[in-house]
Amino acid sequence: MTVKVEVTEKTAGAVTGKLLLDLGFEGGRALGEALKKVNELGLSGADLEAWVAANKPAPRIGLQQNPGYVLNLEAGNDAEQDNLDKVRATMDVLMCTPTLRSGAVMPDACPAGPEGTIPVGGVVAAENAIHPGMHSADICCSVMVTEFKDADPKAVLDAVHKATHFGPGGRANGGRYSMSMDLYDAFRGNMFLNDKKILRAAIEQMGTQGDGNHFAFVGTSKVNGTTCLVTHHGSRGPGAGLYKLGMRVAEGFRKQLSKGVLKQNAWIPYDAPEGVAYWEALQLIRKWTKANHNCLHQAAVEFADASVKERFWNEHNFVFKDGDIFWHAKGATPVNVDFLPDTNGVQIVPLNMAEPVLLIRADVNDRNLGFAPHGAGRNMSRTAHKRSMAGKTDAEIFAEETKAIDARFFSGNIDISELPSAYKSAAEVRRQMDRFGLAEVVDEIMPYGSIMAGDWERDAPWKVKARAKHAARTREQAL
Ligand SMILES: Nc1nc2c(ncn2[C@@H]2O[C@H](COP(=O)(O)O)[C@@H](O)[C@H]2O)c(=O)[nH]1
Ligand SMILES: [Mn+2]
Repeated sequence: MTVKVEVTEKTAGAVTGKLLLDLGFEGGRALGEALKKVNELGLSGADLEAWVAANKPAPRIGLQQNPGYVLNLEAGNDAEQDNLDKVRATMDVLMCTPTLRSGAVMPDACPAGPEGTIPVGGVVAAENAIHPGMHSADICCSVMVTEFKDADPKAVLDAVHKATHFGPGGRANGGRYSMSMDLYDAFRGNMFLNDKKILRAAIEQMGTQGDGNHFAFVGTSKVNGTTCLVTHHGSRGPGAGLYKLGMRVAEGFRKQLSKGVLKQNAWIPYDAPEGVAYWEALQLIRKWTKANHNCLHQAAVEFADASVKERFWNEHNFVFKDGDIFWHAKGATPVNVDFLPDTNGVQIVPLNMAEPVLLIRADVNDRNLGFAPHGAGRNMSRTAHKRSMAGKTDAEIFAEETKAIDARFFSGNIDISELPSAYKSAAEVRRQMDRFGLAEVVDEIMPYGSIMAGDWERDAPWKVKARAKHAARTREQAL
């Protein structure tokens, strides 16, 4: 409905918020500022109307009708059906975000956050927009493979065990891998990355893998028997810092530009200076992450006194640009060579520590939209998985699930939520990858052994203190 507003000389010097709203202004900070300005200028009549027409902010963009997406996910049992229902529900809400043009769900998908949040295993294409919440907090989580010319798997696993660092934080002075000074300078030249905490983490965390499901895996190629090292981790503190700043800037734009868009789906317009700077920051974080994998691989090569046949790498939490379309992958492997500037044509998909790491290849098609699964994914939360294993000790579960491999936890503490039973059926994910024509498996790295962080928090000072307090209270109650 258009409201005809009478702007008379009588309103001069006494313009009200209501009058500006009637003239087409929307509520919010801009209205307050405009009100002050027009009263300062003493505008009225045609002058006021002309000022408002020239200065009123563009109307905020509301939600759109879900444009549809490709669902490459099937359920074979109740747990899978429950997971599928939740993934569909969250995608249906997510796709109403007005920037989104298309999307896809991979067979390893699982929900990650409140309804409307992009699931793990989700891919969406946004027009002229970068959504920090859609590439995940672990920006550029990725996998690197080094194929050795001639090396013993145990020697390589021992070498990477010596070379790597798992757990929180970074490395102490004297035990660090160096970061390229060119890259450091480029960080300083970027409005997002020129941040004390990010710069410090970039120096201290080079050569660290963090925790959760990050790993160093060693196995042998099914095709030619060579030993391969596979590492999985993301951009650590520098990426987490960028994500936080990106979400803050996106939130400012969300309030200014949109109506009804969920907080987690806020975006930075690429045609704003912040959008270009954020895109450049993502590329620098990508370089840092690649260097972080690379220094560990190179150190392992040297400790094992071995030589390299080939090394390749791909990210699976990232944003890929195609003109003004930004493809966001949150746990999806890019297979479109246009998105892979340094590919050898093969991408890497891990499943779990006791299963082969798949080497895949694919052309872009209507179902994969240029992406493939990035793993097996989970059907239940870590807590639900722990609950489902009640009745057995951690040591029993570990012995049962890792009997065929050399599985190690860097912290020395077992984390059962990272054992194979915590993940979806690898066979089922492979079957669905094939059934939906997402990618073809060209080789498999057969598992020899694996290192993960393990439950490092168990020995953290606050946990030790809490346990001691609990034990003292139990003793007191027993008296
Ligand atoms: N080969 C191994 N694969 C593993 C291990 N732990 C987890 N995984 C798989 O990796 C993906 C990646 O998950 P992300 O969302 O954190 O990137 C996950 O879905 C699992 O299938 C392992 O120890 N070894
Ligand atoms: Mn990952």
